[in-house]
Amino acid sequence: MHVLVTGGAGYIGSHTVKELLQAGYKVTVLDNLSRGHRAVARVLPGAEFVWGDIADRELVGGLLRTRNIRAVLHFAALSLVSESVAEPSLYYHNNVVKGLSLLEAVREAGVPYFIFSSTAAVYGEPVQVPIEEGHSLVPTNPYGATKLSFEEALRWYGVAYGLKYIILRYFNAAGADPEGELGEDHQPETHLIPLVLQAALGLRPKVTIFGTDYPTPDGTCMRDYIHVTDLAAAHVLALRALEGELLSGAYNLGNEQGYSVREVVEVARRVTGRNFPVEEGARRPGDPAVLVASSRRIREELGWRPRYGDLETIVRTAWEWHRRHPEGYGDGTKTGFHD
Ligand SMILES: NC(=O)c1ccc[n+]([C@@H]2O[C@H](COP(=O)([O-])OP(=O)(O)OC[C@H]3O[C@@H](n4cnc5c(N)ncnc54)[C@H](O)[C@@H]3O)[C@@H](O)[C@H]2O)c1
Ligand SMILES: O=c1ccn([C@@H]2O[C@H](COP(=O)(O)OP(=O)(O)O[C@H]3O[C@H](CO)[C@@H](O)[C@H](O)[C@H]3O)[C@@H](O)[C@H]2O)c(=O)[nH]1
Repeated sequence: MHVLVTGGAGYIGSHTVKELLQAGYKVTVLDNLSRGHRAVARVLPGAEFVWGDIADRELVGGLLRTRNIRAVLHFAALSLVSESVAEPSLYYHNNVVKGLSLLEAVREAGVPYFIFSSTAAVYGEPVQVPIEEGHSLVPTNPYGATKLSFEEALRWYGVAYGLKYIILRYFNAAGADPEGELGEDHQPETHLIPLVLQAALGLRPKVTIFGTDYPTPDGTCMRDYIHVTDLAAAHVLALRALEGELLSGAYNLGNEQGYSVREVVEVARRVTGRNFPVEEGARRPGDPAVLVASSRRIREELGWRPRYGDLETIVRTAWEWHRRHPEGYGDGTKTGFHD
């Protein structure tokens, strides 16, 4: 079976491409490299990489038809909460307008299956923790709102056109390929674990804790960190479930355990054996105090089991990659796969 992975040159998409290839799928990646890395194409030679935009109808339609694509895994998006608050128009355009263009191309080509990268941000401020899929959906920032809009479009495409889909709502993706081939390289980096590890490497002068007055045991925010390879594996399960005609639906993906920012810093100090300066700062606007998943549904219905569930393993795999690749993929120009 041939699948199209949008955003496959990015962090989670690239790890998923690796799992898909190992599971025997034929993979075409479509990425405009606005945030991704051309180096990924060299690391994963088993996949075909196409440099282009999800909204290029001619390109996408051509790929879907000529490759006889049966499933689209849609990772391509902008995904920074603070950027979305400052520039909602960017987010609505890329995640909703362009996303709907992709969905139209999928409908036109008659592709039967679709897997969508959604987020814990669709829930907003949790009313109940751990968060179950039936929790109210009241996003508190444009990023979460754009992801929810796309989820809703999928649902109605399912009803009207029979598209079978699975929505995966990731909590905090972290860690790196345990074989060391792929890792996290966002520019600018805003995620806690890579920032902490860059401080351990001396690439940053310090780590700032955003808020110490949250209603949590140590006053800092708690998050549910999930290893990127466990996320990737869930996509293969989701694909098989769709092929087996499981009903469409949404699934959380987290480890069901919250760690505070201070705990992440402590684990990083232990794993790296290095000390680094940490300062306490103001809250970052839009951050909920606690985000912890219930992943019961995906465990029960798809048989998902995390292999790298504990935080120490997550941080260790990330550390291995950052230590070996202090400059990330080192392809700052990002001018495309073809030059
Ligand atoms: N990282 C997390 O913790 C997290 C958590 C929840 C959900 N998600 C979702 O998972 C997906 C992947 O996240 P990530 O951290 O790997 O992000 P990423 O930025 O590393 O990857 C996204 C990729 O999509 C590409 N892209 C963006 N817009 C495009 C477009 N219009 N056309 C073609 N390619 C385009 C980028 O170049 C990039 O390679 C996103 O949809 C994100 O919203 C991420
Ligand atoms: O320098 C830093 C960076 C982060 N944090 C805190 O660390 C936690 C984790 O932050 P971060 O790694 O930026 O992730 P989130 O903001 O929780 O968002 C991630 O996880 C969400 C799902 O939970 C996804 O929707 C988003 O796309 C993804 O970026 C938060 O409490 C932050 O306030 C700090 O204290 N200092």
